Amino acid sequence: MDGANVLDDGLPAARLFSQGYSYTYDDVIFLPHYIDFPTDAVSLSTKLSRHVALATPCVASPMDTVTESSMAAAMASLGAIGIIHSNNAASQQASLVRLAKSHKIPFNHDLVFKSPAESILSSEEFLSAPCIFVTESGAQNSKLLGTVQKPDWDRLADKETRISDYMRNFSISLPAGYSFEDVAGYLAKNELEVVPLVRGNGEMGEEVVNLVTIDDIERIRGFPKLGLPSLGSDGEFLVGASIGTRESDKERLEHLVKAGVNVVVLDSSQGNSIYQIEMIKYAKKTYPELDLIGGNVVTTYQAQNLIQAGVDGLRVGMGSGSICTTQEVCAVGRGQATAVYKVASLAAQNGVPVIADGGISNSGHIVKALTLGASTVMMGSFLAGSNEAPGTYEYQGSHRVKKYRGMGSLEAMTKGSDARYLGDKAKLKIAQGVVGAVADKGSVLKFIPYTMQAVKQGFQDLGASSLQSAHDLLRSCVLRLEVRTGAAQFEGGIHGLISYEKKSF
Ligand SMILES: NC(=O)C1=CN([C@@H]2O[C@H](COP(=O)(O)OP(=O)(O)OC[C@H]3O[C@@H](n4cnc5c(N)ncnc54)[C@H](O)[C@@H]3O)[C@@H](O)[C@H]2O)C=CC1
Ligand SMILES: O=c1[nH]c(=O)c2[nH+]cn([C@@H]3O[C@H](COP(=O)(O)O)[C@@H](O)[C@H]3O)c2[nH]1
Ligand SMILES: [K+]
Repeated sequence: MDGANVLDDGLPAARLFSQGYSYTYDDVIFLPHYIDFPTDAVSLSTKLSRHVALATPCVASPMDTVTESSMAAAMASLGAIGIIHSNNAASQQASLVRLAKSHKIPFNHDLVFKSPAESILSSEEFLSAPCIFVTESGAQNSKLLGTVQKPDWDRLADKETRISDYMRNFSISLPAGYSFEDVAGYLAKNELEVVPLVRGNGEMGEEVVNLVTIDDIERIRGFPKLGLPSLGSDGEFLVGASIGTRESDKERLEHLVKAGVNVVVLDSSQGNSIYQIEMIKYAKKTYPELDLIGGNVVTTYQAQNLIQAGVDGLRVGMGSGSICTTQEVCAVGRGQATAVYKVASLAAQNGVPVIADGGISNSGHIVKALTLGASTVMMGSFLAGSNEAPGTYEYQGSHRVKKYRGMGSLEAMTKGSDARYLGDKAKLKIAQGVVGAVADKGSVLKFIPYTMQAVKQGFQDLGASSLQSAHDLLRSCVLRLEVRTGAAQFEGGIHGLISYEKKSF
């Protein structure tokens, strides 16, 4: 065989994706290429949108069971980003953005605030954090007076006792701007178990935004390190937020911009609409400095319209999400591998980064999405069930789970009806998503770094040391793919064993 024939193996992407089939990640497989660098030489740094750069190509989806402040802060601390959902009042969404941005280190406690005149009747109040904060009005943004510690509360004979009678007066706090090592050093030096972080320069009376315990320090130290955090020019965490395309979303957008949001996603299942195009034009005119991501799209025609309207990024995927029923309900959508490849091919010619949204359930899917042309992957179910996802853990039999639901599920639509479907109350609502539960996955601070290491190994096998290199190899037809038959997919999975334990890291 001469050299030319040796390389002529498998199909170039352009040919594979022009056969009239809708392929998804599991349908296709990359042929390995040539390794001439170590795994650690792979850089996954990327762009979310024209002007927003990330060290880690992961995005937390704007869903109310995935991304609020805790997820957004954790993702930013990993060099990734979270998009805060809009299934709430605009002022609530803006304060979630502000809260995430006010952190320097990720946090894991849902802080509880009470006023001195209240009583604590149930031990459940201590479930989400090791102490309860006492502020003048009982709200987070009011003057801090003291704390209630669980052991002090346990000792109370009469649980109706007013908090002011037994709270501990408060003496120590640190500025929220302190780095992880600053806080760790302070706790160790002063032999403290816990310290609150407050806005401003750490003075008493400032608003509490975070709580760090010795256990948090140990836990975070045990996690693998992953590149640089995502910081904006203001020195704060990069945080995104979603909006809809109704008239009322213009006011929502104003709240978000005032809160310092770094990028905005127009959240719709079918982005190629007059409503979205008008919103893009309005937002670009009103806030020319703000990056705007349009979508969702799955075809080059849809993408072209949004690019012409002025988007800085595109979100790709229709019906591919784990909780999505859109393809079944509306008969529209596309296999996710085809959608990402087609849209990214056009978007790249216009310098517009693409987010591959939905259908990610393992690191291999991330490698495929990024190599097929996406600049980032957006994930819902992969991040749901983590410590940082909103909601509390419950038990289903012996499984510890958290709720995960589609934003088009009846439950989510009902919750958001005031905000999203304002004026639509008389219309019949049709669900395009389901409500489910996912297993406890622990902290994203642990499993995202491991997942990214696996992605780097995939890139090494492809001979691509960066996302740009993968895209170049694909478009120059050096990287080849094949469609996997059902039997090949079966063979590619675990098979033929009586039993096994699957432990990924
Ligand atoms: N990626 C996917 O495959 C899917 C995602 N979803 C998620 O579910 C949520 C809801 O999605 P959608 O129902 O597509 O939301 P949407 O807000 O885009 O659309 C809801 C309805 O409102 C209409 N609408 C929007 N703006 C309007 C305006 N200014 N005037 C009049 N009518 C207007 C739309 O045409 C549509 O009928 C989103 O979070 C979305 O991401 C839902 C289905 C599929
Ligand atoms: O058809 C749908 N009905 C819904 O109710 C729904 N809610 C979210 N999404 C989309 O699914 C993505 C998350 O998908 P994964 O769980 O697979 O990561 C998300 O990022 C969305 O694009 C929906 N799609
Ligand atoms: K689906």
